[in-house]
Amino acid sequence: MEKNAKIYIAGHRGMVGSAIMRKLEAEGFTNFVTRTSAELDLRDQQAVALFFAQTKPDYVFLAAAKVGGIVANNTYRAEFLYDNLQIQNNIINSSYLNQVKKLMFLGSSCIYPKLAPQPLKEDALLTGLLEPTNEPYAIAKIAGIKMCDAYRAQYGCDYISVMPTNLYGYNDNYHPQNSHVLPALIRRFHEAKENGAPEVVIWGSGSPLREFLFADDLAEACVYLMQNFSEAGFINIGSGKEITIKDLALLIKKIVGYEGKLIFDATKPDGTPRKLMDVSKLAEKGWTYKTELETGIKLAYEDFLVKHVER
Ligand SMILES: NC(=O)C1=CN([C@@H]2O[C@H](COP(=O)(O)OP(=O)(O)OC[C@H]3O[C@@H](n4cnc5c(N)ncnc54)[C@H](OP(=O)(O)O)[C@@H]3O)[C@@H](O)[C@H]2O)C=CC1
Ligand SMILES: C[C@H]1O[C@H](OP(=O)(O)OP(=O)(O)OC[C@H]2O[C@@H](n3cnc4c(=O)[nH]c(N)nc43)[C@H](O)[C@@H]2O)[C@@H](O)[C@@H](O)C1=O
Repeated sequence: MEKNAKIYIAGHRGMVGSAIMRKLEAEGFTNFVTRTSAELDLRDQQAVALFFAQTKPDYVFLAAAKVGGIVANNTYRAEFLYDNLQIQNNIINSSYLNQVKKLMFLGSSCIYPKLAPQPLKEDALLTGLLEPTNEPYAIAKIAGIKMCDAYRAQYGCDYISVMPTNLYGYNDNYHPQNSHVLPALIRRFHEAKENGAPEVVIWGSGSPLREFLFADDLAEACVYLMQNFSEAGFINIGSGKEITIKDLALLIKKIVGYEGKLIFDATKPDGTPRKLMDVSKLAEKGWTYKTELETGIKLAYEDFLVKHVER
């Protein structure tokens, strides 16, 4: 990417989009195109077509999506399917029609089959049944990857896909029900500490294993791969390290400084039992993660305190 290239970051206010923008700015890129969802609803085909025709970006990072944790995915099943298909279809097709030089689409580790062999290799996609709680989201994301591949095969478009693991970091969503586990627990432990609550509820059994990557590390990988990866298919982005939800809860408890008990709510879903990325393809391309989980959670907690807690 040329330093003065026009770069459209779809979803630039989100956790991932804002991290990608910070990384690009740090590398000296200056020519950004951005729109909030209030300014441009990416589900609207005509509006997106007009936006691309008027702005003519050179490069596109597609980091806008309907995103949420296990309960949000399971509750808003229609929106997770419809919104995500609309957003990615509109952006990918408009990019083709307006000669975008390169586009990056973001998948997610939860779109692998629920019981795929671990660690998850790229060739495990579409080899088995999906996790039911996020099947609509997964179907949309799989369609996005296949759309990039189809536009590459038929039209020669340099559209690539990446497969991030579970993420956390600055500008995360701290909604009590709709967020992912890591921000949800930062908030719940913080509020329990402030209120002197004797116990904190953790959803599910605590036994599922998850891998977490700091969003600024993900952004660094995305910017790197945009400049060093041009293939059909996709590439996993993760740390290659995993932790049980129980141990994650104990780590967040320690960082927040909460001293009460944990209780586990078996009425809430566990989801996929294990989701660990095989990151050997990424390592071969020359990238590895930097931020250890404890360091990253401390940074995320500081960001939460600044943005979500009135002092
Ligand atoms: N968070 C995670 O753990 C993971 C995320 N990913 C992927 O990374 C990408 C970004 O996720 P993340 O940053 O966490 O999500 P966020 O919810 O933080 O950000 C999503 C962004 O999408 C924009 N958006 C959503 N709907 C619309 C719409 N209809 N029109 C225009 N803009 C819209 C929002 O814009 P606005 O702020 O203006 O409303 C928002 O900034 C997604 O593709 C997601 O699937 C992949 C793996 C894990
Ligand atoms: C990134 C990925 O995120 C989603 O999948 P998930 O990995 O299951 O994500 P999660 O963060 O919501 O939960 C992880 C685990 O943690 C447990 N858990 C405990 N207590 C809370 C809690 O308070 N909130 C949440 N959300 N989970 C909790 C929870 O029960 C589960 O066992 C996908 O739907 C999919 O959309 C996707 O892309």
